[in-house]
Amino acid sequence: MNRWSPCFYFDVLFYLIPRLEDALAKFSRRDSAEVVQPVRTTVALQKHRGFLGMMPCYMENDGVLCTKLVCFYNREEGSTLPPVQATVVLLDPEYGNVKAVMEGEVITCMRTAAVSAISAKLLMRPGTEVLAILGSGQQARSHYTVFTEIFSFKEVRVWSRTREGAERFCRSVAGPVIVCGSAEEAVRGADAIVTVTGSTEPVLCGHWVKPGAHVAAVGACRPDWRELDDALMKEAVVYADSREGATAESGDVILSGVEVFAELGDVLNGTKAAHREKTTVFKSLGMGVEDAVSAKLVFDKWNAYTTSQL
Ligand SMILES: NC(=O)C1=CN([C@@H]2O[C@H](COP(=O)(O)OP(=O)(O)OC[C@H]3O[C@@H](n4cnc5c(N)ncnc54)[C@H](O)[C@@H]3O)[C@@H](O)[C@H]2O)C=CC1
Ligand SMILES: O=C(O)C1=NCCCC1
Repeated sequence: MNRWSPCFYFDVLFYLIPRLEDALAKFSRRDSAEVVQPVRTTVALQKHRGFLGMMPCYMENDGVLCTKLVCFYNREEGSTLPPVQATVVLLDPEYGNVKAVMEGEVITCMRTAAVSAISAKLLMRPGTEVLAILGSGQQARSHYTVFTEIFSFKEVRVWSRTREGAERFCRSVAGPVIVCGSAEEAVRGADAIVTVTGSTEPVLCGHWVKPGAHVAAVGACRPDWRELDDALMKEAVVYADSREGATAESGDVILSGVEVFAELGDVLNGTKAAHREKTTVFKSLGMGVEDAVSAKLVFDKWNAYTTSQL
């Protein structure tokens, strides 16, 4: 499957998003027959400014056993080494054998953007017009593509540390984007903001953010890393994919001292409110269950394709 083909995005929108919504809802019910997923185990790769994350998940009722191994790095500006590398392993839960080993970069990009889009579906105000993206890497590209497919923005803005990064981003996406000279310029007046940077310090300040805007905060997945400042964290109603994950791994949550109001799954289950009228932050850390349902989808499609060729 070509990652940039229209067919690929059709699959993301029409198959992956409903499966992810179902998985998030199941996860938040904390029923061990539905989802068993511990908080990610992380090993520091100190010499290389990186981390190895291990992300197992078992969905007993669905018969899905999966684990992702993901290495992610705090790369120097200008580094040509990959920021994130992942491998997804799908196993048979009864026999314990490996059914498939999948390259995990595309799954990671697409499921993360799809979950951010689910947060926006639930928490963004109706009639939103302006999307701002902070960061210009692979997550910025997948978020641009999924968000512009699902929502009708009149304007999309991007800010990156370097103008070349932002211009490269513009050339790599299939649609109009306005390059901004600062993060503040990008986010002033924006209705939806996506932060997808490798930053360890805040890049988004609360006093720039329009009241009622929705922020999907995807970077800063370590307890001492930040993307959002305290003002924004304290002003917003904070949602997460996993409450345990956010309180163990998110510097924005831990260092600001705020409470996670709800998981996205709680909103999908109808047990917590979607405060669309307020400024909202979705703190994304990434979960094994998202990789598990994505890998199952890829596996099922590959199976159906190979069977049809017999
Ligand atoms: N929540 C989740 O499920 C996932 C989160 N991530 C995280 O999302 C972030 C983006 O990932 P990718 O797009 O794959 O990385 P990437 O390296 O392709 O892009 C990172 C972007 O952040 C910018 N950046 C780096 N340091 C910065 C700083 N100090 N200030 C401002 N901008 C800075 C870079 O210039 C680049 O535009 C990373 O923090 C990564 O760990 C990645 C995968 C899943
Ligand atoms: O869920 C993931 O996959 C990742 N989360 C945070 C850092 C990079 C990968």
